[in-house]
Amino acid sequence: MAHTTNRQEQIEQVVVTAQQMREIEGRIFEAGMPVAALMEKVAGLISLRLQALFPLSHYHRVGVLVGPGHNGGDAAVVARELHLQGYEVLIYRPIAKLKELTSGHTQYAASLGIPVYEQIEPLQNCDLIIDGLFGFGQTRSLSGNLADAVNRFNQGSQPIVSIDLPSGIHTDTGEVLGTAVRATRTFCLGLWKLAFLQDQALEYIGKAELIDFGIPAQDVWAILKQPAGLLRMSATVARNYLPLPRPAVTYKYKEGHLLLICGSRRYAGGAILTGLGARASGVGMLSMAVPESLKPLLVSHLPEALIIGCPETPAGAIAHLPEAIDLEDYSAIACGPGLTREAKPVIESVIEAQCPLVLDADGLNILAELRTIPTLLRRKTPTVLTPHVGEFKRLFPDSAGLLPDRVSAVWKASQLSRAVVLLKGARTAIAHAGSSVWLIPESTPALARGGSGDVLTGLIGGLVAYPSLSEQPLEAIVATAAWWHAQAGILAAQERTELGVDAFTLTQYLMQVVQKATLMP
Ligand SMILES: NC(=O)C1=CN([C@@H]2O[C@H](COP(=O)(O)OP(=O)(O)OC[C@H]3O[C@@H](n4cnc5c(N)ncnc54)[C@H](O)[C@@H]3O)[C@@H](O)[C@H]2O)[C@@H](O)CC1
Ligand SMILES: [K+]
Repeated sequence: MAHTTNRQEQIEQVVVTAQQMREIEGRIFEAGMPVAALMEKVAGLISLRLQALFPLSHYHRVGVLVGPGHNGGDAAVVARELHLQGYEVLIYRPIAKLKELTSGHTQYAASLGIPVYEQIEPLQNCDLIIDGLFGFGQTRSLSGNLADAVNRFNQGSQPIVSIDLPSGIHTDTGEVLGTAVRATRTFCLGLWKLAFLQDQALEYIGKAELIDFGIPAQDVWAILKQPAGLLRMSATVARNYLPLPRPAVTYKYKEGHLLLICGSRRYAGGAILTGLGARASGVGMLSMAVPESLKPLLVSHLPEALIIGCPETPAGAIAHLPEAIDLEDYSAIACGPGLTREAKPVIESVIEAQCPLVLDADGLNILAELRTIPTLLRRKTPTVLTPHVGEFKRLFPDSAGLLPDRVSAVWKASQLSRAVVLLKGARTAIAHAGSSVWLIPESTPALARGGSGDVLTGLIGGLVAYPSLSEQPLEAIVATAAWWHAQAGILAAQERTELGVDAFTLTQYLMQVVQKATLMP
């Protein structure tokens, strides 16, 4: 992992579990920071953000949900600050027994004239709700009156801002514990918690924002060790893994030679899209093996590529690779989009290749038929697999039991198979042989569309093929490609709406992402 020296950048890159967060906070308290002082600081920052986002002129009446622990303590301080700024604040405090600090702050808020209720009815006409019921580390399910209250707040039309996590969301798995607050926005405190990168929590989290309250980097690294187990991919990090700038003196094969094996008569477009994804990587030389009858089509779309016609089955799939192809000629091979399941001999051949191999789509389905783990363990060079959840279940039935905790599932699959496994989703997760898990923190539902995965396969293949990147951790290169692909989707959706991001259009936005990333200060 490439480390930056800037504390804020390092903090942004880290993702923690509840246990790790507890240990990091523990170090800060042990070093002498008073718990009450930290709570005051955190809640002060939250209050300022709230005032900026929800000005008094539009959000007059604010309901604050105060739970029994320190999440409730933060909320009680926020209630006080907003009250002092002129908001009309009402507190809902469902559990009478409060931690000491929380009790003190709630009592003080009440002494200022903020009403404290045990019922939700008085809070029903609020313009804004602040959720401070439970924070990180929650494992108990919400039930009874508390669950009813949360469900009723969720039905309201007012925005809800959750402090740290939506109450009822498991910090690590993102699971809903009985029920959970459906926040419009969540302020994650200090460090990104894992739930923010788990698909199942996203609808509850709403818009996510990190409130950096100044956790020292050394306390983070003391607990996480370097490199950390969970990492968020960002523009700053991705820049380290882009093959830029090129050396002044180079030649095409020195910039990588990628072989794509894809397409069938039925799925001809998939081959084109994979080729266009690879094109955007800038790889020095692109060769494409496709069914013989697709050759003219591919040449017309990718004039720079060397198109190799392959013998076809009667249905128009690649029957087998031609004798003329020597798999040793390539610095990477990517294989799968549009092949159909008839192309089994192709997968049997490429599995033997000595260079890094990317498998996608039907390549994955055939791999599952060949028995994923024993087949992969035979390989001497790395394999990259890019399944969506359905393919993942076929490939790794033993790891799929951990779903919907996608991060644990992908980690286990990579550990068992020694492969780089990229599990596609709203928050794509990438793991290699059970080491770090990279997470792609931003994406767009516009990418949920036929062909967008083919583009990703080509892009990954292209980056993996660069000899200049071969010393870098493969999972970081794959994560860079996934970040790049997601950013292109975001840019395209910004300009064309989420309906305007067909896979071909997506390929046309890939270069803009690199331009933006490399122009950054
Ligand atoms: N102490 C500090 O100075 C800081 C506190 N922070 C805040 O503290 C939070 C963590 O505080 P806590 O560890 O006190 O955790 P919580 O605020 O989540 O409270 C935990 C308490 O709630 C009870 N509880 C959990 N689930 C329940 C359920 N379903 N029904 C009834 N009771 C339930 C538990 O038994 C426990 O007593 C963070 O999320 C954050 O908001 C952070 O901001 C950092 C600074
Ligand atoms: K909360």
